[in-house]
Amino acid sequence: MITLAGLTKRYGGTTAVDALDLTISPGRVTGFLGPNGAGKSTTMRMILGLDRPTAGQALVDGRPYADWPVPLAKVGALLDAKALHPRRSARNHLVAMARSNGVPVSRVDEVLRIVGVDEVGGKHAGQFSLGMGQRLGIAGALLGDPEILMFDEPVNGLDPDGVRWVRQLMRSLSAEGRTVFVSSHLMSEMQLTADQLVVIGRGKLIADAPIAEVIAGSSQTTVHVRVPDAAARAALRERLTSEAEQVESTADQLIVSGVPVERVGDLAYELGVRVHELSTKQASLEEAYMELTADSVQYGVAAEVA
Ligand SMILES: Nc1ncnc2c1ncn2[C@@H]1O[C@H](COP(=O)(O)OP(=O)(O)OP(=O)(O)O)[C@@H](O)[C@H]1O
Repeated sequence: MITLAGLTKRYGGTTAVDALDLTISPGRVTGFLGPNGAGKSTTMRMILGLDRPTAGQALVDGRPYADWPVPLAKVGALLDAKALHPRRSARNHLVAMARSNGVPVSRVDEVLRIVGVDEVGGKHAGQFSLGMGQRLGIAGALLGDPEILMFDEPVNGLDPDGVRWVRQLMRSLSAEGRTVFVSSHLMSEMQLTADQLVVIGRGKLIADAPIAEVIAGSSQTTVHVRVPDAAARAALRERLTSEAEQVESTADQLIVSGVPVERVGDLAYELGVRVHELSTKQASLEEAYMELTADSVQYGVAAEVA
């Protein structure tokens, strides 16, 4: 478990991370989302003790990361896949990492096999493609067989097969009861991978909720109710207006946002309105995310190109 309490980081006049209070629990994949510059990498760096908080603290199972006797066996992380010695072979890179971190060297071939780079383990890291570098970075994260894993943009540069592999790896690590904390800008991928979402903007917490809740809370999640009779449709519309965020009327149906489908069904029943169809159209995670972060985007682009 990772616990952040009032975690704050300032760089001169910039507040990169602003009083974050958060618990990242085991047994699930927690997606860490936010616009560019929101403070995701800085938060991860502070959890690993690579950056010192200006205020507050980040604890790993109740202690600072560096206070664990074998930190690599507590938290494995992929923060920057390019941080490799270019002339060292993949295997030697991991052997050096194992030796300096108190991890048995026998684990190296095991993790190379897990990430699928065992056949090219002798190749220099500098000759690796972006995707192979990512896999090697993931191998490093798995080296200490840690209970907690943190990945900053792990699918960067991976081909579709690799993206799927990372998704399955994270799902299986969390199914084993580990804590998996992963940042990504790929919403479609996060929708398939994460159970819980933490969204930050300008260093502040915007949302911490199960993914289904984040999507259900979007105004783009709508209930569609098809009522053939015009008078009945108008009556239902009037009744819904007081509860809904928005009710739109089309040829033979109402499109309702901000009211759960069960409630729409109950109201139709109460009014004796005959319904031919009652369904929910879920927002995509991307739509929900855009809504949540609309006010926090620092590096936006003009909507139209002249
Ligand atoms: N070493 C540093 N010195 C000064 N400012 C920094 C430093 N590291 C990060 N920042 C600033 O802190 C803020 C948060 O940056 P951070 O890299 O944590 O965001 P991020 O959410 O990981 O962004 P991205 O999605 O682009 O990777 C940004 O405004 C960034 O410019």
